[in-house]
Amino acid sequence: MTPNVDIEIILNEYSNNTTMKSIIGVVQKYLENIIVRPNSVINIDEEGISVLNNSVKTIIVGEIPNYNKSFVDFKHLKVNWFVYKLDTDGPVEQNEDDGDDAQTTISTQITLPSVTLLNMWENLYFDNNIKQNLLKYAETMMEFSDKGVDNNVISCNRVFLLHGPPGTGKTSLCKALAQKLTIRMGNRFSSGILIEINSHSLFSRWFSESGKLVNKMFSRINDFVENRNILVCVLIDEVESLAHARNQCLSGTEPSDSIRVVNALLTQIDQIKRHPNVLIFATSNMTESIDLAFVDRADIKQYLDMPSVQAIYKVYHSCINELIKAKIIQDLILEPIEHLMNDQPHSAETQQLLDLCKKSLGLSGRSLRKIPFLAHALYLNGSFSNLNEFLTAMDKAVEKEIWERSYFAGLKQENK
Ligand SMILES: Nc1ncnc2c1ncn2[C@@H]1O[C@H](COP(=O)(O)OP(=O)(O)OP(=O)(O)O)[C@@H](O)[C@H]1O
Repeated sequence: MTPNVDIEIILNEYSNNTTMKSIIGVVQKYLENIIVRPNSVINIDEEGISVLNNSVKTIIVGEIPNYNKSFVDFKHLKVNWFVYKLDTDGPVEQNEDDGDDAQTTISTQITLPSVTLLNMWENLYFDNNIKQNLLKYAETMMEFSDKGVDNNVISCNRVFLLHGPPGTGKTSLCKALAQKLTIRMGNRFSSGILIEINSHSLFSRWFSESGKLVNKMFSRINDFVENRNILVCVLIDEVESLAHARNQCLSGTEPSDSIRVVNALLTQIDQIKRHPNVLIFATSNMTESIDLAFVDRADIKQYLDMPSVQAIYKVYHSCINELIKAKIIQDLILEPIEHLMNDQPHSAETQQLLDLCKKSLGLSGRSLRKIPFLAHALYLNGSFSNLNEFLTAMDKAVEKEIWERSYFAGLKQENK
């Protein structure tokens, strides 16, 4: 079977529909004449490529599973093209009066594909094809409902639960997945919307009002759901706060209103997930305390662990490339991780980075992305350094981060 590669062409805001149709041929010709790496982003704006500059902003080349070449060989690959424009409006908050003359945000909406989520998918690194599998699950769900597969025969709830330790990319992955799906299903949906429910603020105050708020919020969501040309993705972050609210009620520390709020939310979810254009994502970093009623509703329960050495390497590699681009680090090529996996000869700096990755095992993705910043701020004097100096500074920043983590873990233990 011929392997596939997905290539996304992101058009400039002012490109018209004629450009959409004619651009693929022009981009294909351009790409065939340069070296294109799988899982890479080409920013046309920055590169100043005159043939594409007027209409194309960015080209995103997807991963190619089980592919052993380091460049995209167009002669032996089937290309799936996706041409689109990004929404530039950014998030819109839904605020409600909290009774103390202040406003609380109960949900946030983003129109998809959004400029705020550009490259998020490409910058998340997990092992075991987690991203590809989630994409396939979601595409299968949509295909089954489009083809009218009976839900009573083949059960499919359209609910994803991503759980795991803090800072492992759960929220980012849900958002990036919603964006990717909108792009992949561009022939089925004209656009998408991501509605992020702030469950924490919904359950933390004035429970007697919250039941009404849940219903109000969902009546807005239903307005979107009715338009079958829009893919509606609902994200419930920190879903464990549902269980927390219910348990507090059972132990008598909160009024029984809280249980009504949890039930109102679950009922509303049950109603909207019947629609063929809806997907529900939930995240939790406390797996053991997620409400079982919610766990039961999830078709896909994906655990996201702390990054492996390979994933850490990719995170650091992307950070270093960014700083090379910004002329903060001297331009020097670091071999990709695939090169190291095949035991090929590599530079001293690449080995230094690999050792640093091994030392960083146990840090979350969130901590890893802070390391280059800490290295530059705390352990370097000038504004420009060579790669070796920078990696040495990163090493010190990793030691500091590990020390701080064990210090706070110790405090937590003492307070138990
Ligand atoms: N596997 C990963 N690869 C690359 N970046 C990652 C990874 N995991 C986390 N990050 C980065 O860490 C930051 C935090 O991620 P995010 O908020 O999605 O984590 P989370 O699991 O939802 O955290 P929390 O449970 O605390 O809400 C983001 O900037 C994200 O890009």
